[in-house]
Amino acid sequence: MKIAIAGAGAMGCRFGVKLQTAGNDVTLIDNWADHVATINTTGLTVTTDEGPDQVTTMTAAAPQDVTDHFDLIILFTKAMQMDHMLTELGDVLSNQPVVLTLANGIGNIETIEKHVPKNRIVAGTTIWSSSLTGPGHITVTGTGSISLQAIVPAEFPDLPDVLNTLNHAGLNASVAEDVLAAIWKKAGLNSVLNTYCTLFDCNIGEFGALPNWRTLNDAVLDEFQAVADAAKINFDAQAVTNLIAAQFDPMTNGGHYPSMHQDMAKHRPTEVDFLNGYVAKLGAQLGVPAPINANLAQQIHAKESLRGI
Ligand SMILES: NC(=O)C1=CN([C@@H]2O[C@H](COP(=O)(O)OP(=O)(O)OC[C@H]3O[C@@H](n4cnc5c(N)ncnc54)[C@H](OP(=O)(O)O)[C@@H]3O)[C@@H](O)[C@H]2O)C=CC1
Ligand SMILES: CC(C)(CO)C(=O)C(=O)O
Repeated sequence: MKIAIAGAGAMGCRFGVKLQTAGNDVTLIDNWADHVATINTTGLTVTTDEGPDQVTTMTAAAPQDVTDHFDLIILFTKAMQMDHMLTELGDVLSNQPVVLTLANGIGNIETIEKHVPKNRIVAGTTIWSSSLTGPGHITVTGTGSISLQAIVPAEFPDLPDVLNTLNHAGLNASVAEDVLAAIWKKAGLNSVLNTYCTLFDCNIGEFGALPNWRTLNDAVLDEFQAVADAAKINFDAQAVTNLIAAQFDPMTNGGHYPSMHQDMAKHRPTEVDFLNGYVAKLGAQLGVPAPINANLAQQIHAKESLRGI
């Protein structure tokens, strides 16, 4: 399959190298010039905790330099970069490729629908992880999975092809019965792990070792549950808590600093407004206060301000 990874940062590169190694024709698309140049000259370097670095020859390009058409475009920008990336892709979307988003946060589908017909959009979540170590270099640990679904399943016969392509690359993809529920489930996980790990400056395993992690977890997810109930979205706080606890293991994501922590460390804007902030804002609209999520979002913004972001 001819695949473009639009937003080839930490996650885009991890997915891109796995898909290319599995035999797909992959192009990494990104605006970070040094990153694109490094990949095209010396390859993509992947550091793991299982042996020497692996360097893979890959093709990378800036969005404005891409003229090819693709069967599948996987969007892995940050939530706030997605609209701009899709605008920059322009004619690359004219052959109506399948567009898959696995980015964190709530609201990404609405962004994509401004650029792509609903019956070509697949959305979902992933608990794979990755860190961008530098231009052309990612560091990866653990394993992960993907849960996805077409936005209009009845008008999307290609889902088996997408699933087979992802699973042939070892990405552990499965169909989500309710994609909005899957997105809220992941947003709940991120609104606990990403936000607290960023505020406490710890990795996921260190958060899980806190004696009061469950109290902190429940404070966020109880509000998620109330807002989701009011918005008639399927949400199960206990299931999210179980998924969070499963990340504490070093074999999954225990050693990982969540992407929000990485953004803060790199003095880059975070996605908190698509996570805790989104639920607090929706709760206010629905008359369901979510003061803890609202305050956590403000704490992250305060930390961003202190870092000049
Ligand atoms: N990292 C993780 O472990 C996980 C992340 N996610 C989600 O996946 C999505 C993508 O996240 P992730 O891959 O971590 O994002 P990254 O920050 O690694 O990359 C996203 C984009 O940010 C820009 N960028 C990043 N670093 C720099 C830099 N130093 N200089 C210039 N530009 C830079 C690049 O786009 P540009 O050049 O156009 O700015 C890049 O494509 C997000 O929604 C995230 O929440 C989901 C699961 C796990
Ligand atoms: C689940 C986790 C923490 C790692 O996949 C993530 O989504 C992130 O780092 O943003």
